[in-house]
Amino acid sequence: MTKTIFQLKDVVKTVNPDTPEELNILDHVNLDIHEGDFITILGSNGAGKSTLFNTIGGNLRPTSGQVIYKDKDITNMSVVKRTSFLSRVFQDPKLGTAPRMTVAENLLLAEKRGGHHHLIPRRLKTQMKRFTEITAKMHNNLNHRLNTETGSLSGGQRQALSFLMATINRPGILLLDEHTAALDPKTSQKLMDITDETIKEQKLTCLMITHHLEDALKYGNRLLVLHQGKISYDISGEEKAKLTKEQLMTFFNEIQ
Ligand SMILES: Nc1ncnc2c1ncn2[C@@H]1O[C@H](COP(=O)(O)OP(=O)(O)OP(=O)(O)O)[C@@H](O)[C@H]1O
Repeated sequence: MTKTIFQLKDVVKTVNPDTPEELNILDHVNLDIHEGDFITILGSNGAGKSTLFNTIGGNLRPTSGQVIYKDKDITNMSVVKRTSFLSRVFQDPKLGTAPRMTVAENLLLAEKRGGHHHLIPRRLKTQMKRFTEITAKMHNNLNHRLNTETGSLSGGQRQALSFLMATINRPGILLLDEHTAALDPKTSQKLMDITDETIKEQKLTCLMITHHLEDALKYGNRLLVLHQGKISYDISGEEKAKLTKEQLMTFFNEIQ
């Protein structure tokens, strides 16, 4: 049995409290994430997916309940502190990188963010060979643009860089927030393939929000469906592997 490394315990997030619009946008959510889980997350608009990620990432404090990482209560830990073990890639390629800094500088910054300060005094030059090797795995010419400001990269290159930066220090938890949604189909598929490879190679623990039923079925070992702030479906292993798109569609239609 794999270890539970992250937990949400009876987490509630209430908006507009004590008004007629009061609503639990996370409604008594309990979730145990096991080491090595690759969880795909589905849910219609407004189901609470971003709220879930914001709670895990520390952007939002729950109204009640606890957030636990490796047996430690991190409910009130800041976003910045959580970056030592948690990375997130957003849908917008502009959000993950510093536009006026070069590709290499961004990579160096990402390593520093993980607390690997010993790398900083070393000259950037000494890292170039390694950065060339890492970026070459993206198969999108990023390895030839290490000295280019990220602001002038294509969206696909920039998002690949965001993904590299998020995984360069092997995070304890990786959050992928529809990270391929803004890319054209071919570029999106390429990044999705690299994502899957990296997660398997590094044995990462990952949660990925997607609106594509096919991707939710194809990738990962576990699938969650959120509905009205609750986890309405949580399926893993063999059961997930056997799940068909038709069955998933039927489930979706039933909960709407
Ligand atoms: N600060 C807030 N105040 C009031 N309501 C909020 C707030 N933040 C989110 N909500 C509501 O909470 C619900 C969940 O929002 P959330 O953004 O988490 O959904 P989502 O599943 O990520 O949706 P989408 O797929 O559209 O991004 C929505 O009904 C949203 O309007």
